[in-house]
Amino acid sequence: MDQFVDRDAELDQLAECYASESAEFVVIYGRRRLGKSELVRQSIADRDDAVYYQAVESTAPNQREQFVETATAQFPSLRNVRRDWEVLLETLGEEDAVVVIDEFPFLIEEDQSLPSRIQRVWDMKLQETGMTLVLVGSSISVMEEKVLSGSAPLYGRRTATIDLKPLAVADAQQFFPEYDPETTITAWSIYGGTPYYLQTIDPNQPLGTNVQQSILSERGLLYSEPEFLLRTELRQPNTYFSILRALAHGRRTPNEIAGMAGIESGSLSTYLQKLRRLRLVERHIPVTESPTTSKRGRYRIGAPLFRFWFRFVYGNQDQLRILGDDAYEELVAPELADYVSPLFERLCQQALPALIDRQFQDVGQWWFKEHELDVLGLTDEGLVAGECKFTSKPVSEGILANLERTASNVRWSKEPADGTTLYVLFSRSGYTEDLTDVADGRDDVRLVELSELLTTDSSS
Ligand SMILES: Nc1ncnc2c1ncn2[C@@H]1O[C@H](COP(=O)(O)OP(=O)(O)OP(=O)(O)O)[C@@H](O)[C@H]1O
Repeated sequence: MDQFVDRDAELDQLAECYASESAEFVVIYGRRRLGKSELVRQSIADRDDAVYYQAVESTAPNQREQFVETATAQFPSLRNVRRDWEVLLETLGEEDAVVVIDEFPFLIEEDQSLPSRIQRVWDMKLQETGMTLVLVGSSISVMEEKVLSGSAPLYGRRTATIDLKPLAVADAQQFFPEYDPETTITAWSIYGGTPYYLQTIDPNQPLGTNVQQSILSERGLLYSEPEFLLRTELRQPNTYFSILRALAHGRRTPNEIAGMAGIESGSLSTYLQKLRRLRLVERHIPVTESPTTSKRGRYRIGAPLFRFWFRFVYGNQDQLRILGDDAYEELVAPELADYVSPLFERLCQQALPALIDRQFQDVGQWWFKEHELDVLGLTDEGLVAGECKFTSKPVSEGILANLERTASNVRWSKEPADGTTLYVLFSRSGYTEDLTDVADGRDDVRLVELSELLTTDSSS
Protein backbone atom coordinates (compact mmCIF):
# COMPACT_ATOMS: atom_id res chain seq x y z
CA MET A 1 0.00 0.00 0.00
CA ASP A 2 1.35 3.42 -0.94
CA GLN A 3 0.08 5.41 1.96
CA PHE A 4 -2.10 4.76 4.97
CA VAL A 5 -4.69 7.51 5.19
CA ASP A 6 -6.04 9.01 8.41
CA ARG A 7 -7.49 6.68 11.10
CA ASP A 8 -5.45 8.56 13.72
CA ALA A 9 -8.21 8.44 16.33
CA GLU A 10 -8.62 4.67 15.96
CA LEU A 11 -4.85 4.07 16.04
CA ASP A 12 -4.59 6.13 19.24
CA GLN A 13 -7.46 4.20 20.79
CA LEU A 14 -5.82 0.87 19.99
CA ALA A 15 -2.39 2.02 21.20
CA GLU A 16 -3.98 2.99 24.50
CA CYS A 17 -5.54 -0.46 24.89
CA TYR A 18 -2.26 -2.20 24.09
CA ALA A 19 -0.40 -0.03 26.61
CA SER A 20 -2.94 -0.54 29.37
CA GLU A 21 -1.87 -2.77 32.27
CA SER A 22 -5.28 -4.38 32.58
CA ALA A 23 -6.93 -6.82 30.22
CA GLU A 24 -8.60 -5.21 27.22
CA PHE A 25 -11.18 -6.75 24.96
CA VAL A 26 -11.66 -4.78 21.75
CA VAL A 27 -14.25 -5.37 19.05
CA ILE A 28 -13.73 -3.84 15.61
CA TYR A 29 -16.48 -4.05 13.09
CA GLY A 30 -17.93 -2.21 10.14
CA ARG A 31 -18.93 -2.68 6.55
CA ARG A 32 -16.62 -4.65 4.32
CA ARG A 33 -13.69 -2.97 2.58
CA LEU A 34 -13.47 -0.10 5.04
CA GLY A 35 -9.96 -1.04 6.11
CA LYS A 36 -10.46 -2.95 9.35
CA SER A 37 -7.66 -5.40 8.63
CA GLU A 38 -5.31 -2.67 7.49
CA LEU A 39 -6.06 -0.65 10.62
CA VAL A 40 -5.17 -3.48 13.01
CA ARG A 41 -2.13 -4.42 10.99
CA GLN A 42 -0.89 -0.82 11.18
CA SER A 43 -1.64 -0.72 14.90
CA ILE A 44 0.69 -3.65 15.66
CA ALA A 45 3.29 -3.02 12.97
CA ASP A 46 6.05 -2.08 15.42
CA ARG A 47 5.21 -4.52 18.19
CA ASP A 48 6.92 -7.78 19.01
CA ASP A 49 4.24 -8.93 21.45
CA ALA A 50 1.39 -9.16 18.96
CA VAL A 51 -0.23 -11.97 17.02
CA TYR A 52 -2.32 -11.20 13.95
CA TYR A 53 -4.37 -14.09 12.67
CA GLN A 54 -6.72 -13.75 9.73
CA ALA A 55 -9.22 -16.60 9.82
CA VAL A 56 -10.17 -18.30 6.59
CA GLU A 57 -13.14 -20.47 5.73
CA SER A 58 -11.82 -23.87 6.68
CA THR A 59 -12.45 -26.60 9.23
CA ALA A 60 -12.13 -25.75 12.92
CA PRO A 61 -8.96 -27.90 13.44
CA ASN A 62 -7.34 -26.27 10.40
CA GLN A 63 -8.17 -22.82 11.70
CA ARG A 64 -6.60 -23.59 15.09
CA GLU A 65 -3.52 -25.07 13.43
CA GLN A 66 -3.08 -21.97 11.27
CA PHE A 67 -3.44 -19.76 14.32
CA VAL A 68 -0.74 -21.70 16.14
CA GLU A 69 1.51 -21.54 13.10
CA THR A 70 1.13 -17.76 12.93
CA ALA A 71 1.54 -17.22 16.65
CA THR A 72 4.52 -19.47 17.38
CA ALA A 73 6.85 -17.16 15.46
CA GLN A 74 6.35 -14.64 18.30
CA PHE A 75 5.47 -17.04 21.09
CA PRO A 76 7.31 -20.39 20.80
CA SER A 77 5.65 -21.56 24.03
CA LEU A 78 2.48 -22.21 22.01
CA ARG A 79 4.07 -25.02 20.05
CA ASN A 80 3.66 -27.58 22.78
CA VAL A 81 0.25 -26.74 24.15
CA ARG A 82 -3.03 -28.40 23.30
CA ARG A 83 -4.79 -27.12 20.16
CA ASP A 84 -7.73 -25.76 22.01
CA TRP A 85 -8.77 -22.11 21.96
CA GLU A 86 -9.06 -21.87 25.76
CA VAL A 87 -5.57 -23.25 26.28
CA LEU A 88 -4.06 -21.21 23.44
CA LEU A 89 -5.55 -17.94 24.69
CA GLU A 90 -4.66 -18.70 28.29
CA THR A 91 -1.04 -19.25 27.26
CA LEU A 92 -0.98 -15.96 25.36
CA GLY A 93 -2.65 -14.26 28.32
CA GLU A 94 0.28 -15.29 30.50
CA GLU A 95 2.53 -13.45 28.04
CA ASP A 96 0.37 -10.28 28.18
CA ALA A 97 0.17 -10.56 24.40
CA VAL A 98 -1.87 -8.53 21.94
CA VAL A 99 -3.96 -11.10 20.08
CA VAL A 100 -5.86 -10.06 16.98
CA ILE A 101 -8.34 -12.45 15.39
CA ASP A 102 -9.51 -11.04 12.08
CA GLU A 103 -12.59 -12.42 10.31
CA PHE A 104 -13.79 -13.84 13.61
CA PRO A 105 -17.18 -14.81 12.06
CA PHE A 106 -15.38 -17.52 10.04
CA LEU A 107 -14.38 -19.18 13.32
CA ILE A 108 -17.91 -18.99 14.68
CA GLU A 109 -19.27 -20.54 11.49
CA GLU A 110 -17.20 -23.63 12.18
CA ASP A 111 -17.64 -23.69 15.92
CA GLN A 112 -20.77 -22.07 17.33
CA SER A 113 -19.61 -22.66 20.90
CA LEU A 114 -16.51 -20.51 20.48
CA PRO A 115 -17.94 -17.22 21.84
CA SER A 116 -19.09 -18.87 25.07
CA ARG A 117 -15.76 -20.69 25.46
CA ILE A 118 -13.85 -17.45 25.00
CA GLN A 119 -16.19 -15.86 27.52
CA ARG A 120 -15.37 -18.60 30.07
CA VAL A 121 -11.63 -18.33 29.69
CA TRP A 122 -11.90 -14.54 29.73
CA ASP A 123 -13.84 -14.56 33.01
CA MET A 124 -11.69 -17.19 34.69
CA LYS A 125 -8.20 -16.25 33.51
CA LEU A 126 -7.69 -13.58 30.90
CA GLN A 127 -9.36 -10.66 32.61
CA GLU A 128 -6.68 -10.79 35.31
CA THR A 129 -3.84 -10.50 32.76
CA GLY A 130 -2.45 -7.55 30.80
CA MET A 131 -3.41 -9.00 27.43
CA THR A 132 -5.43 -7.31 24.69
CA LEU A 133 -7.81 -9.46 22.68
CA VAL A 134 -9.04 -7.86 19.46
CA LEU A 135 -11.87 -9.47 17.51
CA VAL A 136 -12.46 -8.12 14.02
CA GLY A 137 -15.42 -8.92 11.81
CA SER A 138 -16.89 -7.79 8.52
CA SER A 139 -20.19 -9.53 8.70
CA ILE A 140 -22.16 -6.92 10.60
CA SER A 141 -25.00 -9.37 11.17
CA VAL A 142 -22.73 -12.00 12.77
CA MET A 143 -20.79 -9.48 14.84
CA GLU A 144 -23.99 -7.95 16.17
CA GLU A 145 -25.73 -11.23 16.94
CA LYS A 146 -22.82 -13.24 18.26
CA VAL A 147 -20.52 -10.69 19.83
CA LEU A 148 -22.20 -7.36 20.53
CA SER A 149 -25.82 -8.16 21.35
CA GLY A 150 -27.16 -8.39 24.89
CA SER A 151 -27.80 -12.10 24.52
CA ALA A 152 -24.33 -12.94 23.15
CA PRO A 153 -21.98 -14.71 25.62
CA LEU A 154 -19.28 -12.12 25.14
CA TYR A 155 -21.64 -9.27 25.94
CA GLY A 156 -20.35 -7.06 28.73
CA ARG A 157 -16.71 -8.16 28.37
CA ARG A 158 -15.83 -5.54 25.78
CA THR A 159 -13.68 -2.67 27.01
CA ALA A 160 -13.56 -0.85 23.66
CA THR A 161 -15.45 -0.90 20.38
CA ILE A 162 -14.41 0.53 17.04
CA ASP A 163 -17.27 0.87 14.62
CA LEU A 164 -15.17 1.80 11.61
CA LYS A 165 -16.68 4.46 9.38
CA PRO A 166 -15.89 5.55 5.82
CA LEU A 167 -13.19 8.17 5.36
CA ALA A 168 -14.35 11.79 5.29
CA VAL A 169 -14.05 13.54 1.94
CA ALA A 170 -11.13 15.61 3.21
CA ASP A 171 -9.20 12.35 3.77
CA ALA A 172 -10.56 10.52 0.74
CA GLN A 173 -9.12 13.22 -1.52
CA GLN A 174 -5.62 12.05 -0.65
CA PHE A 175 -6.25 9.20 -3.11
CA PHE A 176 -6.50 11.78 -5.95
CA PRO A 177 -4.74 14.93 -4.73
CA GLU A 178 -4.55 16.53 -8.18
CA TYR A 179 -8.27 16.56 -8.87
CA ASP A 180 -9.91 20.00 -8.63
CA PRO A 181 -12.61 20.51 -5.97
CA GLU A 182 -15.51 19.79 -8.35
CA THR A 183 -13.95 16.53 -9.56
CA THR A 184 -13.06 15.59 -5.99
CA ILE A 185 -16.67 15.99 -4.89
CA THR A 186 -17.84 14.01 -7.92
CA ALA A 187 -15.31 11.24 -7.23
CA TRP A 188 -16.41 11.06 -3.59
CA SER A 189 -20.05 10.90 -4.73
CA ILE A 190 -19.20 7.83 -6.79
CA TYR A 191 -16.65 5.97 -4.67
CA GLY A 192 -17.51 7.25 -1.20
CA GLY A 193 -15.03 6.98 1.66
CA THR A 194 -14.15 3.29 1.34
CA PRO A 195 -10.37 2.84 0.93
CA TYR A 196 -10.66 -0.32 -1.16
CA TYR A 197 -12.80 1.52 -3.70
CA LEU A 198 -10.74 4.70 -3.57
CA GLN A 199 -7.51 2.88 -4.24
CA THR A 200 -8.77 1.72 -7.65
CA ILE A 201 -8.51 5.35 -8.78
CA ASP A 202 -5.44 6.20 -10.83
CA PRO A 203 -4.90 9.86 -9.86
CA ASN A 204 -3.12 10.52 -13.17
CA GLN A 205 -6.17 9.57 -15.20
CA PRO A 206 -9.35 11.61 -15.60
CA LEU A 207 -12.20 10.56 -13.33
CA GLY A 208 -14.29 9.36 -16.29
CA THR A 209 -11.55 6.98 -17.39
CA ASN A 210 -11.29 5.58 -13.88
CA VAL A 211 -15.04 5.05 -13.55
CA GLN A 212 -15.17 3.48 -16.99
CA GLN A 213 -12.37 1.05 -16.19
CA SER A 214 -13.14 0.12 -12.60
CA ILE A 215 -16.95 0.22 -12.44
CA LEU A 216 -18.54 0.23 -15.90
CA SER A 217 -16.32 -2.24 -17.68
CA GLU A 218 -17.12 -5.92 -17.31
CA ARG A 219 -13.55 -6.58 -16.28
CA GLY A 220 -13.49 -3.76 -13.74
CA LEU A 221 -12.65 -4.54 -10.13
CA LEU A 222 -15.87 -2.95 -8.89
CA TYR A 223 -18.17 -4.06 -11.70
CA SER A 224 -19.82 -6.72 -9.53
CA GLU A 225 -18.78 -5.47 -6.10
CA PRO A 226 -22.18 -4.41 -4.63
CA GLU A 227 -23.86 -7.54 -5.92
CA PHE A 228 -21.08 -9.70 -4.52
CA LEU A 229 -21.24 -8.07 -1.09
CA LEU A 230 -25.02 -8.31 -0.91
CA ARG A 231 -24.93 -11.97 -1.82
CA THR A 232 -22.49 -12.66 1.01
CA GLU A 233 -24.78 -10.99 3.58
CA LEU A 234 -28.25 -11.91 2.33
CA ARG A 235 -29.71 -15.29 1.54
CA GLN A 236 -32.40 -14.06 -0.85
CA PRO A 237 -31.11 -10.78 -2.21
CA ASN A 238 -33.52 -10.20 -5.11
CA THR A 239 -36.08 -8.12 -3.24
CA TYR A 240 -33.26 -6.11 -1.67
CA PHE A 241 -31.88 -5.44 -5.15
CA SER A 242 -35.26 -4.05 -6.27
CA ILE A 243 -35.47 -1.79 -3.21
CA LEU A 244 -31.95 -0.47 -3.68
CA ARG A 245 -32.66 0.17 -7.33
CA ALA A 246 -35.76 2.19 -6.43
CA LEU A 247 -33.75 4.20 -3.90
CA ALA A 248 -30.96 4.78 -6.42
CA HIS A 249 -33.55 6.16 -8.82
CA GLY A 250 -34.72 8.76 -6.34
CA ARG A 251 -37.63 7.04 -4.58
CA ARG A 252 -37.58 8.18 -0.97
CA THR A 253 -40.82 7.47 0.87
CA PRO A 254 -42.05 3.95 1.72
CA ASN A 255 -44.91 4.29 -0.77
CA GLU A 256 -42.66 5.40 -3.59
CA ILE A 257 -40.11 2.68 -2.85
CA ALA A 258 -42.67 -0.11 -2.57
CA GLY A 259 -44.33 1.11 -5.77
CA MET A 260 -41.19 1.03 -7.87
CA ALA A 261 -39.80 -2.14 -6.28
CA GLY A 262 -43.12 -3.91 -6.87
CA ILE A 263 -43.54 -5.15 -3.32
CA GLU A 264 -46.27 -4.66 -0.74
CA SER A 265 -45.78 -1.63 1.50
CA GLY A 266 -46.55 -3.85 4.51
CA SER A 267 -43.48 -6.01 4.03
CA LEU A 268 -41.16 -3.16 3.05
CA SER A 269 -40.13 -2.17 6.57
CA THR A 270 -38.52 -5.55 7.33
CA TYR A 271 -36.33 -5.23 4.25
CA LEU A 272 -35.47 -1.62 4.98
CA GLN A 273 -34.55 -2.49 8.53
CA LYS A 274 -32.14 -5.16 7.36
CA LEU A 275 -30.57 -2.77 4.84
CA ARG A 276 -30.18 -0.19 7.59
CA ARG A 277 -28.46 -2.73 9.82
CA LEU A 278 -26.05 -3.45 6.99
CA ARG A 279 -25.33 0.30 6.89
CA LEU A 280 -26.39 0.47 3.26
CA VAL A 281 -29.55 2.48 3.75
CA GLU A 282 -30.21 5.46 6.00
CA ARG A 283 -33.48 6.84 7.29
CA HIS A 284 -33.72 10.55 7.81
CA ILE A 285 -36.38 12.95 8.97
CA PRO A 286 -36.86 16.74 8.93
CA VAL A 287 -34.17 17.95 11.32
CA THR A 288 -36.67 19.85 13.45
CA GLU A 289 -38.52 16.63 14.35
CA SER A 290 -37.82 14.00 16.97
CA PRO A 291 -36.23 10.77 15.63
CA THR A 292 -38.35 8.69 17.98
CA THR A 293 -41.75 10.13 17.12
CA SER A 294 -41.46 11.44 13.57
CA LYS A 295 -43.49 9.57 11.01
CA ARG A 296 -42.07 11.45 8.09
CA GLY A 297 -39.02 9.26 7.47
CA ARG A 298 -37.37 9.18 4.08
CA TYR A 299 -34.80 6.65 2.97
CA ARG A 300 -31.62 6.88 0.96
CA ILE A 301 -28.64 4.72 0.09
CA GLY A 302 -25.81 5.61 2.46
CA ALA A 303 -22.91 4.05 0.57
CA PRO A 304 -22.15 6.12 -2.55
CA LEU A 305 -20.71 3.28 -4.63
CA PHE A 306 -23.91 1.27 -4.09
CA ARG A 307 -25.99 4.23 -5.12
CA PHE A 308 -23.94 4.69 -8.28
CA TRP A 309 -24.00 0.99 -9.07
CA PHE A 310 -27.74 0.61 -8.64
CA ARG A 311 -28.33 3.64 -10.79
CA PHE A 312 -25.96 2.94 -13.67
CA VAL A 313 -24.89 -0.71 -13.62
CA TYR A 314 -27.63 -2.88 -12.15
CA GLY A 315 -30.01 -3.97 -14.91
CA ASN A 316 -27.94 -2.03 -17.47
CA GLN A 317 -25.26 -4.63 -18.10
CA ASP A 318 -26.34 -5.28 -21.70
CA GLN A 319 -26.32 -1.61 -22.53
CA LEU A 320 -22.92 -1.15 -20.89
CA ARG A 321 -21.54 -3.96 -23.01
CA ILE A 322 -22.91 -2.40 -26.20
CA LEU A 323 -21.61 1.06 -25.34
CA GLY A 324 -18.19 -0.32 -24.36
CA ASP A 325 -15.64 2.40 -23.70
CA ASP A 326 -18.25 5.08 -24.38
CA ALA A 327 -20.48 4.07 -21.47
CA TYR A 328 -19.27 6.81 -19.15
CA GLU A 329 -19.73 9.56 -21.72
CA GLU A 330 -23.04 8.29 -23.05
CA LEU A 331 -24.76 7.00 -19.94
CA VAL A 332 -23.23 8.63 -16.89
CA ALA A 333 -21.95 12.06 -17.93
CA PRO A 334 -25.36 13.46 -18.99
CA GLU A 335 -26.86 12.53 -15.61
CA LEU A 336 -23.86 13.27 -13.45
CA ALA A 337 -24.96 16.62 -11.98
CA ASP A 338 -28.32 15.15 -11.07
CA TYR A 339 -26.61 12.11 -9.56
CA VAL A 340 -24.13 14.14 -7.50
CA SER A 341 -26.65 16.71 -6.18
CA PRO A 342 -28.01 14.78 -3.16
CA LEU A 343 -24.50 13.76 -2.10
CA PHE A 344 -23.33 17.33 -2.54
CA GLU A 345 -26.13 18.33 -0.16
CA ARG A 346 -24.88 15.82 2.39
CA LEU A 347 -21.35 17.17 2.15
CA CYS A 348 -22.70 20.69 2.67
CA GLN A 349 -24.66 19.58 5.74
CA GLN A 350 -21.62 17.87 7.21
CA ALA A 351 -19.38 20.85 6.56
CA LEU A 352 -21.77 23.45 7.99
CA PRO A 353 -20.73 23.41 11.68
CA ALA A 354 -17.11 24.00 10.70
CA LEU A 355 -18.04 26.88 8.40
CA ILE A 356 -20.35 28.82 10.70
CA ASP A 357 -19.26 30.11 14.06
CA ARG A 358 -22.30 29.05 16.09
CA GLN A 359 -23.08 26.32 18.59
CA PHE A 360 -24.85 23.61 16.55
CA GLN A 361 -27.41 21.25 18.05
CA ASP A 362 -28.13 19.41 14.83
CA VAL A 363 -27.83 19.70 11.07
CA GLY A 364 -29.85 17.97 8.38
CA GLN A 365 -32.53 18.47 5.79
CA TRP A 366 -35.95 19.90 6.35
CA TRP A 367 -39.21 19.58 4.47
CA PHE A 368 -42.86 20.37 5.06
CA LYS A 369 -45.57 20.04 2.42
CA GLU A 370 -44.10 21.61 -0.72
CA HIS A 371 -41.34 23.44 1.15
CA GLU A 372 -37.87 21.93 1.33
CA LEU A 373 -34.47 23.06 2.57
CA ASP A 374 -31.31 21.22 1.47
CA VAL A 375 -29.54 22.24 4.65
CA LEU A 376 -30.90 23.33 7.99
CA GLY A 377 -28.74 23.85 11.04
CA LEU A 378 -30.27 24.27 14.49
CA THR A 379 -28.09 26.45 16.66
CA ASP A 380 -28.22 28.22 20.02
CA GLU A 381 -28.45 31.50 18.11
CA GLY A 382 -31.20 30.44 15.70
CA LEU A 383 -31.53 28.71 12.34
CA VAL A 384 -28.93 28.36 9.61
CA ALA A 385 -30.70 27.70 6.31
CA GLY A 386 -28.81 26.57 3.24
CA GLU A 387 -29.38 25.92 -0.45
CA CYS A 388 -27.03 23.75 -2.54
CA LYS A 389 -26.70 24.03 -6.31
CA PHE A 390 -24.57 21.54 -8.20
CA THR A 391 -25.41 23.14 -11.53
CA SER A 392 -23.39 24.68 -14.35
CA LYS A 393 -24.77 28.21 -13.81
CA PRO A 394 -23.64 30.65 -11.12
CA VAL A 395 -26.12 31.10 -8.30
CA SER A 396 -28.01 34.40 -8.45
CA GLU A 397 -30.01 36.66 -6.14
CA GLY A 398 -33.27 34.85 -6.94
CA ILE A 399 -31.98 31.71 -5.21
CA LEU A 400 -31.26 33.67 -2.05
CA ALA A 401 -34.75 35.18 -2.14
CA ASN A 402 -36.26 31.68 -2.49
CA LEU A 403 -34.17 30.41 0.38
CA GLU A 404 -35.37 33.24 2.62
CA ARG A 405 -38.98 32.55 1.71
CA THR A 406 -38.69 28.80 2.33
CA ALA A 407 -36.86 29.29 5.62
CA SER A 408 -39.68 31.50 6.89
CA ASN A 409 -41.89 28.38 6.95
CA VAL A 410 -39.69 26.50 9.40
CA ARG A 411 -41.17 25.92 12.83
CA TRP A 412 -38.68 24.73 15.43
CA SER A 413 -40.04 24.26 18.93
CA LYS A 414 -36.73 25.16 20.58
CA GLU A 415 -35.97 28.22 18.49
CA PRO A 416 -34.43 30.87 20.76
CA ALA A 417 -36.69 33.91 21.17
CA ASP A 418 -33.96 36.34 20.13
CA GLY A 419 -32.61 34.01 17.43
CA THR A 420 -31.62 35.18 13.96
CA THR A 421 -31.54 33.14 10.78
CA LEU A 422 -28.37 32.89 8.70
CA TYR A 423 -28.52 32.07 4.99
CA VAL A 424 -25.79 29.97 3.42
CA LEU A 425 -25.39 29.18 -0.26
CA PHE A 426 -23.26 26.41 -1.71
CA SER A 427 -22.57 26.45 -5.43
CA ARG A 428 -20.62 24.33 -7.89
CA SER A 429 -20.29 27.20 -10.36
CA GLY A 430 -19.82 30.26 -8.17
CA TYR A 431 -22.11 33.27 -7.69
CA THR A 432 -23.28 36.15 -9.86
CA GLU A 433 -21.78 39.58 -9.23
CA ASP A 434 -25.15 40.90 -8.05
CA LEU A 435 -25.41 38.23 -5.42
CA THR A 436 -21.80 38.73 -4.32
CA ASP A 437 -22.55 42.46 -3.85
CA VAL A 438 -25.67 41.67 -1.81
CA ALA A 439 -23.78 39.19 0.35
CA ASP A 440 -20.97 41.71 0.93
CA GLY A 441 -23.49 44.12 2.39
CA ARG A 442 -25.24 41.63 4.69
CA ASP A 443 -23.80 39.77 7.65
CA ASP A 444 -26.56 37.14 7.60
CA VAL A 445 -25.59 35.77 4.17
CA ARG A 446 -22.63 33.51 3.49
CA LEU A 447 -21.48 32.26 0.07
CA VAL A 448 -19.39 29.10 0.34
CA GLU A 449 -16.69 28.08 -2.15
CA LEU A 450 -16.37 24.41 -3.15
CA SER A 451 -12.84 24.18 -1.81
CA GLU A 452 -14.11 25.05 1.68
CA LEU A 453 -16.02 21.77 1.77
CA LEU A 454 -12.80 19.83 1.36
CA THR A 455 -10.81 21.38 4.14
CA THR A 456 -13.35 21.09 6.93
CA ASP A 457 -13.27 18.19 9.30
CA SER A 458 -16.58 16.78 8.11
CA SER A 459 -17.12 13.07 8.46
CA SER A 460 -18.81 10.99 5.83
N1 LIG B 1 -6.61 4.05 5.80
C1 LIG B 1 -6.25 3.52 4.62
N2 LIG B 1 -5.48 4.21 3.76
C2 LIG B 1 -5.13 3.67 2.57
N3 LIG B 1 -5.49 2.44 2.16
C3 LIG B 1 -6.24 1.70 2.99
C4 LIG B 1 -6.66 2.20 4.26
N4 LIG B 1 -7.41 1.26 4.86
C5 LIG B 1 -7.45 0.21 4.01
N5 LIG B 1 -6.76 0.46 2.90
C6 LIG B 1 -6.64 -0.45 1.75
O1 LIG B 1 -7.96 -0.82 1.36
C7 LIG B 1 -8.06 -2.21 1.10
C8 LIG B 1 -9.14 -2.83 1.98
O2 LIG B 1 -8.70 -2.80 3.32
P1 LIG B 1 -8.92 -4.02 4.33
O3 LIG B 1 -8.69 -5.32 3.66
O4 LIG B 1 -8.17 -3.70 5.54
O5 LIG B 1 -10.47 -3.83 4.59
P2 LIG B 1 -11.43 -4.70 5.49
O6 LIG B 1 -12.39 -3.75 6.12
O7 LIG B 1 -10.66 -5.58 6.38
O8 LIG B 1 -12.12 -5.49 4.34
P3 LIG B 1 -12.97 -6.85 4.33
O9 LIG B 1 -13.88 -6.75 5.47
O10 LIG B 1 -13.67 -6.75 3.00
O11 LIG B 1 -11.99 -7.95 4.40
C9 LIG B 1 -6.67 -2.79 1.33
O12 LIG B 1 -6.03 -2.92 0.08
C10 LIG B 1 -5.97 -1.76 2.17
O13 LIG B 1 -4.60 -1.75 1.92
